[in-house]
Amino acid sequence: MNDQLALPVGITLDRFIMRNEADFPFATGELSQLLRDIALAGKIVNRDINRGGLADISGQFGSQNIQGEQQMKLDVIANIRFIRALKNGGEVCAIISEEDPELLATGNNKAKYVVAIDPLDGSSNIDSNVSVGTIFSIYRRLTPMGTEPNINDALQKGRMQVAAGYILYGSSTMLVYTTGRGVNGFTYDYSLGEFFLSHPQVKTAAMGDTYSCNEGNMDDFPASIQQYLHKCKGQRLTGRYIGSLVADFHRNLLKGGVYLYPSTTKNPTGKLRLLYECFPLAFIIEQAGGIACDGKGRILDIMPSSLHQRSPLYIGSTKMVEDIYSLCFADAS
Ligand SMILES: O=P(O)(O)OC[C@H]1O[C@](O)(COP(=O)(O)O)[C@@H](O)[C@@H]1O
Ligand SMILES: [Mg+2]
Ligand SMILES: [Mg+2]
Repeated sequence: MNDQLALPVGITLDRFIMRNEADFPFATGELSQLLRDIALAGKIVNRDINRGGLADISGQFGSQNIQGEQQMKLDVIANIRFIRALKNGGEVCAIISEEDPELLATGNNKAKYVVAIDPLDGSSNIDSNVSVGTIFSIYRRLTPMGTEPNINDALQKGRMQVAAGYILYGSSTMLVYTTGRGVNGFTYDYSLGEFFLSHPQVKTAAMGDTYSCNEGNMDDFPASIQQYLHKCKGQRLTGRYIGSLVADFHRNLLKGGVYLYPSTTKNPTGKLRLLYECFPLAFIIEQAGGIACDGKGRILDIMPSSLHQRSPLYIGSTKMVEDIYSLCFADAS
C-alpha cells in the first residue's frame, strides 16, 4: 500500500522546535516557546483572514498608522492578536510593530527577547482575497535582564537577529523561519490544527527567471534599476508582482527570482521597513543561499537609527541581486 498517499508526511512544528533546541547547547527553551507563541497567534489570525470578506472585519479601520497608511481592520486585529500572544507568552520584553509608533514594553522585564513585527503584510490586498502575510524578527535584548527595555534593544543590525520568519496566508497557510541553521517551511493542516514540516532545508536557486517589481513606478526608479528591468525584459524573464511582499518573496524563494522595491520620488529612501520587513527576509534569503542588498551593501549590515526606518530592497537569487548591485555600484561611481 503506497503510504505516501495515505498519511501526511513531516513532523509537527512543535516536535521540530524541540529537536532543534538540542542544537543550541545553552538553550533554555525561551526561544522555542516564543516561536510557539507566534505560531499560535498565526493560527488565530489565519482564522480571521479566512473570514476576511465578512462585513465585521473587512474594510478600513478608520485611522492611520505612523507611516501615514490607512489601517485596515485586519491590520489592527492582527496587531492585537500578536501583541497579546507575545505579552502573555512572557518571553518578550519589548515589541516593535508596524502599526504602533513607539517601542512597546510588555512589562516582562525579566524576558530576554525583543520582537519586531509586521502583523499583516500586503494590506492593499486584504479585501481582494489575495495572499497576505505576517513577518517577524527576533533579537536578544542589549539592556540587562530585569531592567526596563529601551530603543537600543530594537536598533540592532540585521546580523544580530537570532531568528526570523513569516506566515503566508495563501491557498495554503505556511510558516517559514530560520534560527540561523537553514530555512524550514511548515504547512498548516486545518483538520488537525497543526503545522507540519513540508519544506525542509529550503535552498533558493542562484539564478531565476522571474522578477517582481511595481513597474508602475518605473519612471521614478534610479537609472540603474530602469536599466536592469530593461535587461530582464530583454532576457524574456517573467514579470510577477502580487503586491504582497511575503507572497512575492515566497514564490521567488522556492522557484528562484528577484524582488525589487527601489527608492522612488514618493519614497526616496524606499518603501519597505528595515526592522520588520527587510531584515527578517534578508536573514531568511541568506540562510537559503541567496542575498539581499539596498544597492549600496548587504541589508543585514545596516545599522538602523529609527524604528520605522525604510530602505530600498533587492532580494532573491544571488546572480540576479549581484547583477543589480553592480549596476547600482556603476551608477554611483
Ligand atoms: O503598492 P506598492 O507600492 O507596490 O507596494 C506594495 C508593497 O507594500 C507592502 O504592502 C508593504 O507592506 P504592508 O502591507 O505591511 O504595509 C508590501 O507587502 C508590498 O510588497
Ligand atoms: Mg509589510
Ligand atoms: Mg503591514
